[in-house]
Amino acid sequence: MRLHRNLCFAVIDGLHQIFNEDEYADKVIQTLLKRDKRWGSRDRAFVAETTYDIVRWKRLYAEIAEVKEPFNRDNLWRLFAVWATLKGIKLPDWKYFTNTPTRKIKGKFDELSKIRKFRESIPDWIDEIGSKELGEDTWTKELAIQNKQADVILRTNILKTTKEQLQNILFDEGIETEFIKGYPLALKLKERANVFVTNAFKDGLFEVQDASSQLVAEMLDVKPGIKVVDTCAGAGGKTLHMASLMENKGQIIAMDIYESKLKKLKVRARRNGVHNIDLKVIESTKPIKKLYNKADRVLIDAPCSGLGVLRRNPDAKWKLEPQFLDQIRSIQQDILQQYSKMVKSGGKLVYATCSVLPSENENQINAFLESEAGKAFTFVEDKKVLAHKSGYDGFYMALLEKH
Ligand SMILES: C[S@@+](CC[C@H](N)C(=O)[O-])C[C@H]1O[C@@H](n2cnc3c(N)ncnc32)[C@H](O)[C@@H]1O
Repeated sequence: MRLHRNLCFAVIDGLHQIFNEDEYADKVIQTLLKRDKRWGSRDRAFVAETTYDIVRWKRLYAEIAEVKEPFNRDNLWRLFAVWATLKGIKLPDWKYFTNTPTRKIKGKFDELSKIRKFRESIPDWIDEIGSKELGEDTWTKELAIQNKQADVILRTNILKTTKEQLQNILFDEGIETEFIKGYPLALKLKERANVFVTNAFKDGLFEVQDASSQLVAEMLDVKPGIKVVDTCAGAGGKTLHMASLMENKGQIIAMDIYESKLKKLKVRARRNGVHNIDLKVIESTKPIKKLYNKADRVLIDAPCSGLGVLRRNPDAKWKLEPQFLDQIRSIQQDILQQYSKMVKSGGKLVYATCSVLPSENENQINAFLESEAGKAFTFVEDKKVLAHKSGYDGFYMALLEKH
Protein backbone atom coordinates (compact mmCIF):
# COMPACT_ATOMS: atom_id res chain seq x y z
CA MET A 1 0.00 0.00 0.00
CA ARG A 2 1.22 3.51 -0.87
CA LEU A 3 0.48 6.28 1.62
CA HIS A 4 -1.13 9.41 0.22
CA ARG A 5 -0.16 12.64 1.89
CA ASN A 6 -3.60 14.32 2.01
CA LEU A 7 -5.28 11.19 3.40
CA CYS A 8 -2.62 10.85 6.12
CA PHE A 9 -3.03 14.53 7.01
CA ALA A 10 -6.76 13.98 7.37
CA VAL A 11 -6.07 11.11 9.80
CA ILE A 12 -3.68 13.25 11.87
CA ASP A 13 -6.21 16.11 12.01
CA GLY A 14 -8.93 13.67 13.07
CA LEU A 15 -6.75 12.16 15.82
CA HIS A 16 -5.96 15.65 17.11
CA GLN A 17 -9.66 16.42 17.48
CA ILE A 18 -10.48 13.09 19.10
CA PHE A 19 -7.53 12.93 21.52
CA ASN A 20 -6.97 16.60 22.31
CA GLU A 21 -10.34 18.24 21.81
CA ASP A 22 -12.41 15.46 23.33
CA GLU A 23 -14.62 15.06 20.27
CA TYR A 24 -16.44 11.84 19.39
CA ALA A 25 -14.64 9.66 16.85
CA ASP A 26 -17.74 8.90 14.76
CA LYS A 27 -18.61 12.60 14.42
CA VAL A 28 -15.01 13.59 13.60
CA ILE A 29 -14.74 10.88 10.95
CA GLN A 30 -18.11 11.82 9.44
CA THR A 31 -16.83 15.39 8.97
CA LEU A 32 -13.40 14.29 7.72
CA LEU A 33 -14.99 12.22 4.99
CA LYS A 34 -16.64 15.31 3.57
CA ARG A 35 -13.30 17.09 3.25
CA ASP A 36 -12.49 16.23 -0.37
CA LYS A 37 -15.17 15.38 -2.93
CA ARG A 38 -12.59 13.66 -5.14
CA TRP A 39 -11.93 10.91 -2.59
CA GLY A 40 -13.20 7.56 -3.76
CA SER A 41 -14.55 4.77 -1.55
CA ARG A 42 -11.03 3.37 -0.93
CA ASP A 43 -9.69 6.75 0.17
CA ARG A 44 -12.62 7.23 2.50
CA ALA A 45 -12.21 3.73 3.92
CA PHE A 46 -8.49 4.45 4.52
CA VAL A 47 -9.25 7.62 6.48
CA ALA A 48 -12.04 6.06 8.55
CA GLU A 49 -10.34 2.75 9.29
CA THR A 50 -6.89 4.18 10.03
CA THR A 51 -8.32 6.78 12.41
CA TYR A 52 -10.42 4.15 14.19
CA ASP A 53 -7.43 1.78 14.36
CA ILE A 54 -5.17 4.36 16.00
CA VAL A 55 -7.94 5.34 18.43
CA ARG A 56 -8.51 1.66 19.24
CA TRP A 57 -4.83 0.94 19.87
CA LYS A 58 -3.93 4.28 21.49
CA ARG A 59 -2.42 2.86 24.67
CA LEU A 60 -0.37 0.19 22.92
CA TYR A 61 0.89 2.53 20.18
CA ALA A 62 1.70 5.34 22.63
CA GLU A 63 3.74 2.91 24.73
CA ILE A 64 5.61 1.68 21.65
CA ALA A 65 6.13 5.21 20.29
CA GLU A 66 7.15 6.46 23.76
CA VAL A 67 4.80 9.43 23.63
CA LYS A 68 2.51 10.76 26.33
CA GLU A 69 -0.72 12.75 26.26
CA PRO A 70 -1.53 15.47 25.39
CA PHE A 71 -0.16 14.47 21.97
CA ASN A 72 1.38 17.20 19.83
CA ARG A 73 1.45 16.75 16.04
CA ASP A 74 4.88 15.09 16.11
CA ASN A 75 3.54 12.60 18.65
CA LEU A 76 0.52 11.88 16.42
CA TRP A 77 2.84 11.21 13.46
CA ARG A 78 4.81 8.81 15.68
CA LEU A 79 1.59 6.94 16.52
CA PHE A 80 0.84 6.86 12.81
CA ALA A 81 4.34 5.47 12.09
CA VAL A 82 3.73 2.67 14.61
CA TRP A 83 0.39 1.85 12.96
CA ALA A 84 1.98 1.75 9.47
CA THR A 85 5.01 -0.27 10.59
CA LEU A 86 2.88 -2.92 12.33
CA LYS A 87 0.72 -3.13 9.20
CA GLY A 88 3.86 -3.75 7.13
CA ILE A 89 3.41 -0.52 5.16
CA LYS A 90 6.63 1.01 3.82
CA LEU A 91 7.05 4.53 5.21
CA PRO A 92 7.67 7.22 2.58
CA ASP A 93 10.61 9.62 3.04
CA TRP A 94 8.50 12.40 4.56
CA LYS A 95 10.06 14.49 7.31
CA TYR A 96 7.62 13.03 9.88
CA PHE A 97 9.09 9.58 9.46
CA THR A 98 12.85 10.29 9.55
CA ASN A 99 14.65 7.97 11.95
CA THR A 100 11.57 5.79 12.59
CA PRO A 101 13.04 2.75 14.42
CA THR A 102 11.14 0.06 12.50
CA ARG A 103 12.86 -2.94 14.16
CA LYS A 104 12.49 -1.49 17.63
CA ILE A 105 8.75 -0.95 17.02
CA LYS A 106 8.27 -4.60 16.13
CA GLY A 107 10.35 -5.74 19.12
CA LYS A 108 8.38 -3.59 21.56
CA PHE A 109 5.10 -4.81 20.06
CA ASP A 110 6.12 -8.45 20.72
CA GLU A 111 7.16 -7.63 24.25
CA LEU A 112 4.03 -5.61 25.17
CA SER A 113 1.69 -8.13 23.57
CA LYS A 114 2.38 -10.43 26.54
CA ILE A 115 0.54 -8.03 28.87
CA ARG A 116 -3.26 -7.84 28.39
CA LYS A 117 -3.78 -4.16 29.20
CA PHE A 118 -1.21 -3.23 26.52
CA ARG A 119 -2.07 -5.97 24.05
CA GLU A 120 -5.75 -5.06 24.12
CA SER A 121 -5.04 -1.38 24.72
CA ILE A 122 -7.38 -0.75 27.64
CA PRO A 123 -7.16 1.57 30.67
CA ASP A 124 -6.07 -0.17 33.91
CA TRP A 125 -9.30 0.61 35.74
CA ILE A 126 -11.56 -0.89 33.05
CA ASP A 127 -9.31 -3.95 32.81
CA GLU A 128 -9.59 -4.44 36.57
CA ILE A 129 -13.39 -4.04 36.67
CA GLY A 130 -13.87 -6.33 33.66
CA SER A 131 -11.75 -9.15 35.04
CA LYS A 132 -13.27 -8.78 38.52
CA GLU A 133 -16.86 -8.90 37.23
CA LEU A 134 -16.56 -11.43 34.40
CA GLY A 135 -13.55 -13.50 35.48
CA GLU A 136 -10.11 -13.48 33.82
CA ASP A 137 -10.88 -15.97 31.09
CA THR A 138 -14.17 -14.48 29.85
CA TRP A 139 -12.89 -10.90 30.08
CA THR A 140 -9.72 -11.76 28.12
CA LYS A 141 -11.81 -13.26 25.29
CA GLU A 142 -14.36 -10.45 25.36
CA LEU A 143 -11.69 -7.74 25.22
CA ALA A 144 -9.97 -9.40 22.28
CA ILE A 145 -13.15 -9.54 20.19
CA GLN A 146 -13.99 -5.92 21.06
CA ASN A 147 -10.82 -4.90 19.22
CA LYS A 148 -11.92 -6.53 15.96
CA GLN A 149 -13.92 -4.66 13.36
CA ALA A 150 -17.68 -5.29 13.69
CA ASP A 151 -19.79 -6.65 10.82
CA VAL A 152 -22.38 -4.37 9.24
CA ILE A 153 -25.85 -5.72 10.04
CA LEU A 154 -29.14 -4.45 8.66
CA ARG A 155 -32.65 -4.86 10.03
CA THR A 156 -35.33 -5.27 7.38
CA ASN A 157 -38.21 -2.81 7.70
CA ILE A 158 -41.07 -5.28 7.33
CA LEU A 159 -43.55 -2.40 6.96
CA LYS A 160 -42.11 -1.92 3.47
CA THR A 161 -40.47 -5.14 2.31
CA THR A 162 -39.38 -8.66 3.20
CA LYS A 163 -35.89 -9.88 3.99
CA GLU A 164 -35.77 -11.83 0.73
CA GLN A 165 -36.92 -8.85 -1.37
CA LEU A 166 -34.45 -6.55 0.38
CA GLN A 167 -31.62 -8.96 -0.31
CA ASN A 168 -32.45 -8.87 -4.04
CA ILE A 169 -32.85 -5.09 -4.13
CA LEU A 170 -29.48 -4.59 -2.44
CA PHE A 171 -27.87 -7.12 -4.78
CA ASP A 172 -29.06 -5.00 -7.72
CA GLU A 173 -27.43 -2.00 -6.02
CA GLY A 174 -24.13 -3.93 -5.82
CA ILE A 175 -24.35 -5.03 -2.17
CA GLU A 176 -24.21 -8.71 -1.28
CA THR A 177 -25.73 -9.87 1.99
CA GLU A 178 -26.51 -13.08 3.83
CA PHE A 179 -29.15 -14.20 6.34
CA ILE A 180 -28.13 -14.90 9.94
CA LYS A 181 -29.67 -17.90 11.66
CA GLY A 182 -31.63 -16.93 14.77
CA TYR A 183 -32.14 -13.29 13.74
CA PRO A 184 -35.32 -13.22 11.64
CA LEU A 185 -34.98 -9.71 10.16
CA ALA A 186 -31.21 -9.42 9.89
CA LEU A 187 -29.02 -9.23 6.79
CA LYS A 188 -25.23 -9.27 7.13
CA LEU A 189 -23.09 -7.51 4.55
CA LYS A 190 -20.58 -9.85 2.93
CA GLU A 191 -18.21 -6.90 2.45
CA ARG A 192 -18.23 -3.48 4.11
CA ALA A 193 -19.99 -0.84 2.05
CA ASN A 194 -21.59 2.55 2.57
CA VAL A 195 -25.21 1.43 2.70
CA PHE A 196 -26.50 4.93 3.47
CA VAL A 197 -26.11 6.00 -0.15
CA THR A 198 -28.34 3.22 -1.50
CA ASN A 199 -31.87 3.86 -2.76
CA ALA A 200 -33.02 1.01 -0.52
CA PHE A 201 -31.91 3.03 2.50
CA LYS A 202 -33.40 6.30 1.24
CA ASP A 203 -36.68 4.45 0.66
CA GLY A 204 -36.65 3.23 4.27
CA LEU A 205 -36.36 -0.48 3.47
CA PHE A 206 -33.84 -1.09 6.27
CA GLU A 207 -31.98 0.39 9.20
CA VAL A 208 -28.44 -0.43 10.29
CA GLN A 209 -28.82 -2.26 13.61
CA ASP A 210 -26.57 -4.86 15.20
CA ALA A 211 -27.95 -8.39 15.49
CA SER A 212 -27.85 -8.41 19.32
CA SER A 213 -29.78 -5.15 19.43
CA GLN A 214 -32.45 -6.77 17.25
CA LEU A 215 -33.18 -9.28 20.04
CA VAL A 216 -34.47 -6.58 22.40
CA ALA A 217 -37.76 -5.62 20.70
CA GLU A 218 -38.36 -9.31 20.03
CA MET A 219 -38.08 -10.10 23.75
CA LEU A 220 -40.68 -7.44 24.64
CA ASP A 221 -43.27 -9.38 22.63
CA VAL A 222 -45.11 -6.35 21.21
CA LYS A 223 -48.32 -6.81 19.22
CA PRO A 224 -50.42 -4.65 16.86
CA GLY A 225 -52.83 -2.38 18.75
CA ILE A 226 -51.16 -2.27 22.16
CA LYS A 227 -49.67 0.69 24.09
CA VAL A 228 -45.88 0.71 24.44
CA VAL A 229 -43.61 3.17 26.20
CA ASP A 230 -40.01 3.30 24.98
CA THR A 231 -38.55 5.22 27.90
CA CYS A 232 -34.98 5.79 26.67
CA ALA A 233 -35.72 5.91 22.97
CA GLY A 234 -32.76 8.02 21.81
CA ALA A 235 -32.72 8.16 18.02
CA GLY A 236 -35.10 5.22 18.05
CA GLY A 237 -33.33 2.10 16.74
CA LYS A 238 -35.59 -0.10 18.84
CA THR A 239 -38.66 2.15 18.59
CA LEU A 240 -38.68 1.67 14.82
CA HIS A 241 -38.22 -2.07 15.19
CA MET A 242 -41.18 -2.25 17.58
CA ALA A 243 -43.33 -0.08 15.30
CA SER A 244 -42.77 -2.50 12.43
CA LEU A 245 -43.56 -5.53 14.61
CA MET A 246 -46.78 -3.71 15.63
CA GLU A 247 -47.64 -3.20 11.93
CA ASN A 248 -48.04 0.53 12.65
CA LYS A 249 -51.09 -0.23 14.82
CA GLY A 250 -51.47 0.88 18.44
CA GLN A 251 -49.25 3.48 20.07
CA ILE A 252 -45.59 3.86 20.98
CA ILE A 253 -44.66 6.73 23.27
CA ALA A 254 -40.98 7.38 22.65
CA MET A 255 -39.31 9.32 25.44
CA ASP A 256 -35.85 10.67 26.11
CA ILE A 257 -34.27 13.46 28.11
CA TYR A 258 -32.73 14.86 24.89
CA GLU A 259 -34.99 16.50 22.36
CA SER A 260 -32.18 16.42 19.77
CA LYS A 261 -32.22 12.62 19.77
CA LEU A 262 -36.00 12.43 19.42
CA LYS A 263 -35.77 14.80 16.45
CA LYS A 264 -33.54 12.26 14.72
CA LEU A 265 -36.13 9.60 15.48
CA LYS A 266 -38.77 11.74 13.79
CA VAL A 267 -36.73 11.86 10.57
CA ARG A 268 -36.08 8.12 10.69
CA ALA A 269 -39.75 7.36 11.38
CA ARG A 270 -40.78 9.32 8.29
CA ARG A 271 -38.29 7.43 6.12
CA ASN A 272 -39.47 4.12 7.61
CA GLY A 273 -43.16 4.88 6.97
CA VAL A 274 -43.85 4.62 10.71
CA HIS A 275 -46.76 6.66 12.05
CA ASN A 276 -47.74 5.21 15.42
CA ILE A 277 -45.09 7.01 17.47
CA ASP A 278 -45.65 9.95 19.82
CA LEU A 279 -42.52 11.75 20.97
CA LYS A 280 -42.16 13.09 24.50
CA VAL A 281 -39.16 14.90 25.97
CA ILE A 282 -38.70 14.14 29.68
CA GLU A 283 -38.31 17.51 31.35
CA SER A 284 -39.88 16.59 34.68
CA THR A 285 -41.46 13.54 36.32
CA LYS A 286 -44.89 14.69 35.09
CA PRO A 287 -45.09 12.76 31.78
CA ILE A 288 -43.86 9.64 33.57
CA LYS A 289 -46.41 9.86 36.38
CA LYS A 290 -49.21 10.44 33.89
CA LEU A 291 -48.46 7.03 32.42
CA TYR A 292 -48.38 5.03 35.68
CA ASN A 293 -50.21 1.69 35.20
CA LYS A 294 -51.09 2.57 31.59
CA ALA A 295 -48.64 0.67 29.37
CA ASP A 296 -48.95 -2.87 28.06
CA ARG A 297 -45.20 -2.89 27.43
CA VAL A 298 -42.33 -0.76 28.69
CA LEU A 299 -38.83 -0.79 27.27
CA ILE A 300 -35.94 0.56 29.32
CA ASP A 301 -32.97 0.64 26.96
CA ALA A 302 -30.89 2.17 29.69
CA PRO A 303 -27.92 4.53 29.39
CA CYS A 304 -24.80 2.45 30.18
CA SER A 305 -21.01 2.19 29.94
CA GLY A 306 -21.21 0.83 26.38
CA LEU A 307 -18.59 -1.82 27.19
CA GLY A 308 -20.40 -4.28 24.94
CA VAL A 309 -20.03 -2.09 21.86
CA LEU A 310 -16.39 -0.96 22.00
CA ARG A 311 -15.91 -2.42 18.50
CA ARG A 312 -18.17 0.33 17.18
CA ASN A 313 -17.11 3.10 19.56
CA PRO A 314 -13.45 2.44 20.35
CA ASP A 315 -13.02 5.95 21.79
CA ALA A 316 -15.53 5.17 24.56
CA LYS A 317 -12.84 3.34 26.55
CA TRP A 318 -10.74 6.51 26.69
CA LYS A 319 -13.67 8.80 27.48
CA LEU A 320 -15.22 6.65 30.25
CA GLU A 321 -14.33 7.51 33.84
CA PRO A 322 -14.81 5.53 37.05
CA GLN A 323 -17.09 8.23 38.54
CA PHE A 324 -19.28 8.11 35.41
CA LEU A 325 -19.70 4.36 35.79
CA ASP A 326 -20.82 4.78 39.42
CA GLN A 327 -23.18 7.54 38.40
CA ILE A 328 -24.66 5.56 35.50
CA ARG A 329 -25.31 2.54 37.74
CA SER A 330 -27.28 4.71 40.11
CA ILE A 331 -29.24 6.27 37.20
CA GLN A 332 -30.03 2.75 35.90
CA GLN A 333 -31.57 1.73 39.25
CA ASP A 334 -33.44 5.02 39.51
CA ILE A 335 -34.87 4.59 36.02
CA LEU A 336 -35.94 1.02 36.82
CA GLN A 337 -37.66 2.17 40.01
CA GLN A 338 -39.54 5.04 38.37
CA TYR A 339 -40.29 3.89 34.83
CA SER A 340 -41.40 0.38 35.83
CA LYS A 341 -44.46 2.02 37.40
CA MET A 342 -45.78 2.72 33.89
CA VAL A 343 -46.40 -1.01 33.30
CA LYS A 344 -50.00 -2.03 33.91
CA SER A 345 -51.04 -5.24 35.60
CA GLY A 346 -50.38 -8.18 33.26
CA GLY A 347 -47.97 -6.02 31.24
CA LYS A 348 -44.30 -6.64 30.45
CA LEU A 349 -41.05 -4.78 30.97
CA VAL A 350 -37.69 -5.25 29.25
CA TYR A 351 -34.54 -3.75 30.74
CA ALA A 352 -31.60 -3.72 28.33
CA THR A 353 -28.05 -2.36 28.13
CA CYS A 354 -25.18 -2.62 25.67
CA SER A 355 -22.83 -3.45 28.53
CA VAL A 356 -21.40 -6.81 29.57
CA LEU A 357 -20.81 -5.87 33.22
CA PRO A 358 -23.09 -7.75 35.66
CA SER A 359 -23.13 -4.61 37.87
CA GLU A 360 -25.07 -2.80 35.13
CA ASN A 361 -27.14 -5.84 34.22
CA GLU A 362 -28.32 -8.80 36.30
CA ASN A 363 -27.26 -7.13 39.57
CA GLN A 364 -29.51 -4.18 38.73
CA ILE A 365 -32.42 -6.51 38.00
CA ASN A 366 -31.84 -8.47 41.22
CA ALA A 367 -31.69 -5.26 43.27
CA PHE A 368 -34.88 -4.05 41.59
CA LEU A 369 -36.74 -7.32 42.21
CA GLU A 370 -35.79 -7.16 45.89
CA SER A 371 -36.98 -3.56 46.24
CA GLU A 372 -40.53 -2.39 47.03
CA ALA A 373 -41.28 -1.42 43.40
CA GLY A 374 -39.92 -4.75 42.15
CA LYS A 375 -42.29 -6.82 44.30
CA ALA A 376 -45.02 -6.27 41.71
CA PHE A 377 -42.88 -8.07 39.06
CA THR A 378 -41.87 -11.63 38.26
CA PHE A 379 -38.61 -12.41 36.50
CA VAL A 380 -39.30 -14.30 33.25
CA GLU A 381 -35.91 -14.63 31.51
CA ASP A 382 -32.73 -12.81 30.62
CA LYS A 383 -30.06 -12.97 27.91
CA LYS A 384 -26.42 -12.20 28.63
CA VAL A 385 -25.00 -11.74 25.17
CA LEU A 386 -21.20 -11.81 25.03
CA ALA A 387 -19.58 -10.63 21.81
CA HIS A 388 -16.98 -13.43 21.77
CA LYS A 389 -19.71 -16.06 21.95
CA SER A 390 -22.39 -14.54 19.72
CA GLY A 391 -20.13 -12.79 17.21
CA TYR A 392 -22.28 -9.65 17.63
CA ASP A 393 -22.44 -6.80 20.14
CA GLY A 394 -22.27 -7.45 23.88
CA PHE A 395 -25.76 -6.89 25.28
CA TYR A 396 -27.98 -7.67 28.24
CA MET A 397 -31.76 -7.90 28.29
CA ALA A 398 -34.18 -9.05 30.99
CA LEU A 399 -37.90 -9.65 30.69
CA LEU A 400 -40.15 -9.05 33.72
CA GLU A 401 -43.90 -9.40 34.02
CA LYS A 402 -46.18 -7.38 36.30
CA HIS A 403 -48.79 -9.29 38.29
C1 LIG B 1 -28.81 3.11 25.04
S1 LIG B 1 -29.34 4.69 24.60
C2 LIG B 1 -30.81 4.41 23.74
C3 LIG B 1 -30.68 3.80 22.38
C4 LIG B 1 -32.01 3.68 21.65
N1 LIG B 1 -33.02 3.06 22.46
C5 LIG B 1 -31.86 2.94 20.34
O1 LIG B 1 -32.28 1.78 20.25
O2 LIG B 1 -31.39 3.53 19.37
C6 LIG B 1 -29.92 5.34 26.11
C7 LIG B 1 -30.73 6.60 26.00
O3 LIG B 1 -31.20 6.97 27.29
C8 LIG B 1 -31.30 8.37 27.35
N2 LIG B 1 -31.39 8.74 28.78
C9 LIG B 1 -30.40 9.00 29.66
N3 LIG B 1 -30.92 9.25 30.87
C10 LIG B 1 -32.26 9.13 30.76
C11 LIG B 1 -33.35 9.27 31.66
N4 LIG B 1 -33.17 9.59 32.93
N5 LIG B 1 -34.60 9.09 31.18
C12 LIG B 1 -34.81 8.77 29.89
N6 LIG B 1 -33.82 8.63 28.98
C13 LIG B 1 -32.57 8.81 29.42
C14 LIG B 1 -30.09 8.85 26.60
O4 LIG B 1 -30.26 10.15 26.12
C15 LIG B 1 -29.98 7.82 25.48
O5 LIG B 1 -30.60 8.27 24.32
